[in-house]
Amino acid sequence: MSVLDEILDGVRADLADRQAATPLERLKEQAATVPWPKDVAAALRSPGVQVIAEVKRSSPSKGALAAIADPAELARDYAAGGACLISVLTERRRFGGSLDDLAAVRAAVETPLLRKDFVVSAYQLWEARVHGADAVLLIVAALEQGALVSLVERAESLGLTPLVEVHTEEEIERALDAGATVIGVNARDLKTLQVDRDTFSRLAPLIPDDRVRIAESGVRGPHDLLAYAGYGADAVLVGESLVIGRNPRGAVADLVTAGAHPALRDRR
Ligand SMILES: O=C(O)c1ccccc1NCC(=O)[C@H](O)[C@H](O)COP(=O)(O)O
Repeated sequence: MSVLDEILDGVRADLADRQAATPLERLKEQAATVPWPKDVAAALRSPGVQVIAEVKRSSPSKGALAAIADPAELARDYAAGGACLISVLTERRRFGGSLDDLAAVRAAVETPLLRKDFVVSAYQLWEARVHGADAVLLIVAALEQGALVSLVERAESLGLTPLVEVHTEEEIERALDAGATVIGVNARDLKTLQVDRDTFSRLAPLIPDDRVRIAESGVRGPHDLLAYAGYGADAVLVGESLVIGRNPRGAVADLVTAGAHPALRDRR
């Protein structure tokens, strides 16, 4: 069984518990009281290379990364540094996240938020809405094509921007067939956990120019952002290097400054 399969088993078990505790109808009532999500695709299409900063306590590849006692405080630092989108990992067993983290971050910042989890059911989209997300991650490798298509449509109908994550040529075809407009190329193979930064340069040319291209994982600093920019990234998604450092606000600001370089501003 791959790491991804193990994660998905745990996600389904936790999801069943939450569904038993809170009926979907209740979530729908709560969602009606929450503001409509922000236009994340438009924000990601801003000139230059945008920075998506992640709230990430631990990971299957590295174990514990940072305690993050107050995710809201970290999110305020990310927002002050200029992050365009804040990714909040809500998976509990392997990443130490929760929907409470997402709600706490929502209450703290105006920056658009991504619910980063292993979405397998529309129920999780409603949860994302209720807890203040503007976007949700959909991982192609975790979903049958029918489920991917239906989750992309359902997310959009709820006002959530689906960030559709791929790692291979075939997954790009599936993402495009599903109508994805925001596509993340993960340098990390979720089955082996190996990070290969060349994945983006190989796959990005297969993504049409009218889609948003995001380079995910393995960004250690501005030099990696600039390398991804050279291959056409509109944004980079960064977790580990921000949470393990002493100055997350400064680290985000350094990335934002690199992404705003005049040479990168008018590429679209
Ligand atoms: O990070 C992991 O080890 C991991 C393992 C299995 C599935 C997903 C995983 N991470 C999710 C991500 O894609 C990253 O959190 C995100 O791209 C940021 O990556 P990084 O900057 O390398 O922390």
